[in-house]
Amino acid sequence: MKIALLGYGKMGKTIEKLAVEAGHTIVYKSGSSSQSGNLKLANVAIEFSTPETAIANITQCFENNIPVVSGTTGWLSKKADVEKICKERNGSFIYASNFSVGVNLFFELNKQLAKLMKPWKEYTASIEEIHHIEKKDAPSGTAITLAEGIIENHDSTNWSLDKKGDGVINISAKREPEVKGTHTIEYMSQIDTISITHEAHTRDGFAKGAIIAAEFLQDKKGIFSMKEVLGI
Ligand SMILES: NC(=O)C1=CN([C@@H]2O[C@H](COP(=O)(O)OP(=O)(O)OC[C@H]3O[C@@H](n4cnc5c(N)ncnc54)[C@H](O)[C@@H]3O)[C@@H](O)[C@H]2O)C=CC1
Ligand SMILES: O=C(O)C1=N[C@H](C(=O)O)C[C@H](O)C1
Repeated sequence: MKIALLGYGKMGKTIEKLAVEAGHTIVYKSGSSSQSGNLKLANVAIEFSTPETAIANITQCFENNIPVVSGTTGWLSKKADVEKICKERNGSFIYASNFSVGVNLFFELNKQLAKLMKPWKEYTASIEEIHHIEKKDAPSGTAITLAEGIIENHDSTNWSLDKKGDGVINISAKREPEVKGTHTIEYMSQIDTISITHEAHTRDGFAKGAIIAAEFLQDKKGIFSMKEVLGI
């Protein structure tokens, strides 16, 4: 594949390394104030930038008829607008709050656990996420997807950041040096606690998943999810 990298920070650089090792070519890179290469040569774009710049980057790909895989978090209130533009332009788009295969399996485990816990009203569900101190958004996109997975399958009706309340899933967001991404779901009663955790040891899992998504998307039209990419 000929890949455009929109965003060349921690994720852009990790994707470049793994994509080149897998035999792909990077034909374009863009950062906050610099670009190199030619976007129009790309078969597919992979976008990991900032909450403020993601929409313009994705739209630029639709305008150039380039399928786009986006992992940037923190802009999701505008996702419906972006999907509308994708449809109007007959474009190709995959968004995931987390591209790691392990986290996508964890998303399914979370839904199954929520179904199992639904009748047991003595347990309160909560989520904790821990990330590196440079992270701009809180809670993480992954924590929001996990909360949505619980809400679809449990009595909890909403989530909030650092606020406890009946029927509300409390998400706590911690920032510690060098943590790549740790997510824990906890069901606590007065008697005991049940918890499941996913801990990323490196960013390679996110990057590999984004490359798998790009391989899937490069010759398709429409809007897809990681569930479809991974067949889970
Ligand atoms: N979905 C997933 O699997 C994952 C998502 N993320 C998300 O991806 C995003 C990026 O994460 P990192 O690479 O760790 O952040 P980072 O801060 O290391 O890199 C972001 C880069 O975007 C660049 N940038 C700023 N304005 C830009 C513009 N207009 N066009 C292109 N690039 C621009 C910045 O210069 C910076 O180098 C964050 O929103 C993060 O939450 C991170 C890891 C996995
Ligand atoms: O910013 C990060 O680093 C990460 N962001 C994503 C998120 O917000 O969920 C995915 C992963 O946890 C790493």
